[in-house]
Amino acid sequence: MNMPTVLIVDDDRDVLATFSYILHSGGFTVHTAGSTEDALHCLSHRQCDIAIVDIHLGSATGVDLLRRLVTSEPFLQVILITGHPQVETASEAVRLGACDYLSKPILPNELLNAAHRALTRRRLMEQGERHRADLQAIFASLSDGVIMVDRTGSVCLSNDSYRHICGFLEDDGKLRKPEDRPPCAGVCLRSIQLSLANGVQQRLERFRCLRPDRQNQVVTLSTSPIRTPDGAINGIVLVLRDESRIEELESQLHIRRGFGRLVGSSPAMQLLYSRIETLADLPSTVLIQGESGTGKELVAEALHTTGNRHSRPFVRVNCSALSDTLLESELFGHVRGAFTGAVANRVGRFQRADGGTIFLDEIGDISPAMQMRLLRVLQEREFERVGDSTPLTVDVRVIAATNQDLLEQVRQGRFREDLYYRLNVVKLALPPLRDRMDDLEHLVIHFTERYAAAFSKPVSGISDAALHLFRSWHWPGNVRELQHVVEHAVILCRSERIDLCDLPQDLLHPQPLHFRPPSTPPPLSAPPLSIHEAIRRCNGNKAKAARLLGISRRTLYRHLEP
Ligand SMILES: Nc1ncnc2c1ncn2[C@@H]1O[C@H](COP(=O)(O)OP(=O)(O)OP(=O)(O)O)[C@@H](O)[C@H]1O
Repeated sequence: MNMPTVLIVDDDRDVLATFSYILHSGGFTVHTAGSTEDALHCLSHRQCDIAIVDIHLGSATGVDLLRRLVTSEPFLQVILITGHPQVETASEAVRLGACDYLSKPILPNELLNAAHRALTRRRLMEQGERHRADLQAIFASLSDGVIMVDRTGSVCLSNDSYRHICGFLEDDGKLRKPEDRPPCAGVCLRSIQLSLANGVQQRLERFRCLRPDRQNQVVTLSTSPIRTPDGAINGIVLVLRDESRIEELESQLHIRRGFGRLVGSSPAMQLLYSRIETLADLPSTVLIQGESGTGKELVAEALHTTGNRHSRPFVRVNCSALSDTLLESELFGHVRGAFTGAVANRVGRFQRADGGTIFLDEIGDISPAMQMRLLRVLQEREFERVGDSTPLTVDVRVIAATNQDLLEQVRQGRFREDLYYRLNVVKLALPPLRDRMDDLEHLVIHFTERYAAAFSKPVSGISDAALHLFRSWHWPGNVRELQHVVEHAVILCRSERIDLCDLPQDLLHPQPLHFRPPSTPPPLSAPPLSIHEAIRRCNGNKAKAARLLGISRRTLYRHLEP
């Protein structure tokens, strides 16, 4: 171990020689200086543990030197020596930063004892500083915010994470909030005050701290008192954890009650929402498959509105509603004179959707000729207007939807295999309502509120009996059917809650329809009787009958064909 080093500062050579001899004999390495300048010069070259300084140094004083050393050499232990104890008191010397004070004449033992006490003090200070630096390094490496206050509530230590979470600035070792910042909820401060007053440990789980510039910041806080060996409270440590991200992810995972215009919080819908998010920004073609009324159009719309094409057009085409010729001119446009009745040029939907999205609904219904034309657009992003041979190029994302089993259509030779694979780059299969009954009540409330507002009626809920009936119905028309039933019920409802008496007869007295449940596509060979039965029960309203059966109007008409 290195020998302790002492610097003796005195303008009296005899004193320097005597003190040197005593301290050297006591195991110290000794340096001497005859003036303030000599002392500063020596200290700038050598590391000294202690300085023994005479208070009279010719024209200067030992007190001046002491003042300079206290700031430039914080660990140096200064012992002041004086011949006039009545004037320069010990307390004054210590107040100025001296570690000890000796009056002449000084006995050898007295000098050695003072030097050893100073050495011990220095070792303790160094040790304390090491602990503080270690603690600071640990604090700095934590992602949790840590702040330590003394018993008066003044900050002794804080780390960057704390300043980051809290938004405080550090100023002369004190924390202060930025001038222009309005106050937060003040929970940290109150918790510190409470812990200081009562010595209690506290833990506050996930709360919004109302930091003005981060309204959604959610933190968990804990405080622990620091105690002296006799148990008195000496300060508080407060630890702050930023849980905003976890909170956000959890809320996405757990309570995503809807997405875009889609409503539902069942696991199947959660999966659907996250897949929509994944696909929204991609240019890839998406095929949405699901029974009638399951929300295919809403999904297509959500893919568009949450993606990077949202500011460009979303163009919907119902492929089953138009004859081949009309569909062709609708999709690709035509030039004047292209066919009888084409009195002017017409811009097609593909062109109108340029930069945006085209939604081809009921794609399973298009003719082989249209399948061929569509295939070319998907492959080459190029098409010609009807009656024109100039190719046009567009940047359009294609989303197609069908309630048919397209692969089965391919097997039966009704749908081109190459087109199927072009469309089916990514498939989103929508669950039928009967497979996500957890969402039923939520959907009922959603539609009740919507129609109550639309018809200015004070309806806001549903009776248990009506809800029970809803749960036992298999909803062949899915959400669309539910929506119409609720609309019907809100119109009839005379109280605040929908009850059995407000529901359509079909639901109250269900007759078994000899129709396949729509989880399999409605076959063309379905018994016509069941369709006629549906039409009869809908008082001849075919649109309603189609909804009741969970099929499109076009499909219903097809069944009615001789
Ligand atoms: N998850 C849902 N949340 C809220 N409304 C829904 C949901 N799914 C469907 N709907 C409603 O049901 C009706 C039918 O939805 P949509 O047209 O998107 O279904 P679809 O699957 O495209 O039907 P089709 O195959 O008959 O064209 C719409 O009025 C829509 O608002």
